[in-house]
Amino acid sequence: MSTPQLVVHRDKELMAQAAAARLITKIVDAQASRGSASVVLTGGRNGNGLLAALAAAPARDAVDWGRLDLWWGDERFLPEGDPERNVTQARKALLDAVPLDPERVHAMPASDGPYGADVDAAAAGYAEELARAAGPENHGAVPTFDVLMLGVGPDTHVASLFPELPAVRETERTVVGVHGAPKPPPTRVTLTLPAIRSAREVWLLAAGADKANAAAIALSGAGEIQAPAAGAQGRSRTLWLLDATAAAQLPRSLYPPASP
Ligand SMILES: O=C1O[C@H](COP(=O)(O)O)[C@@H](O)[C@H](O)[C@H]1O
Repeated sequence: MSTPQLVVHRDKELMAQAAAARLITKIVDAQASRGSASVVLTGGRNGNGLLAALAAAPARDAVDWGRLDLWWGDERFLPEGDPERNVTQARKALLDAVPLDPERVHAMPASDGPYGADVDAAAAGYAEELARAAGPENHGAVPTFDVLMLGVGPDTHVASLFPELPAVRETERTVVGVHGAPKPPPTRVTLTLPAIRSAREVWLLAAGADKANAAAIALSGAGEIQAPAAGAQGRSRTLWLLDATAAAQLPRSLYPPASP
């Protein structure tokens, strides 16, 4: 696993724009070297801010949108089209504006989808979809994601891995159903830490004063059961993208001081 690196931006708007530029470059590079790219999206304010910034970036046209696989790190288990679903928000922020291949947009199941209201069956179904997309080098579990993005919640949750709940303790399955999440809605589907850690790069997004305590806890040696963000690491790179307010409680030894 990789040691976290930090990039601190002046404010959340600049953070979203810089992260969007970084993502465009990653996708273009992956498509140039491997033919296609694979990205895991996050929900939440920071994830949607990044997608909106990407939609507004002229360089978005450098991406070959038809050769991009999109997956989700978690989903709120609600009916298709519900405005609180992460995929609905992502479509509004970016996906409806770019020429994606619908076959490569791998939304997590909805509560009125093929598995009905059975969130555990929905999670197992998504795990099977991931396994079908995996190559021999992935040992049948999940494809190699180029970039997996995670918003960091004020309680240090990432995806729908909340402190101390069973999902964050999962060591075998790649996707699980979540029951009783402390943040609404209580029923969710989430990638597990083993699936998250299979990504080449994991990017954690934290902007806003309500993320400062979470960032400080997760980056100061907390355990992943108590602080799930601490367990989110990529195979090649773990990158925390913060704004100055979210970084305010971090020891300055963790990142270089901003220029005056
Ligand atoms: O509910 C969720 O929350 C987290 C963090 O969201 P934020 O609005 O506090 O940034 C998000 O990463 C996750 O995907 C989402 O389902």
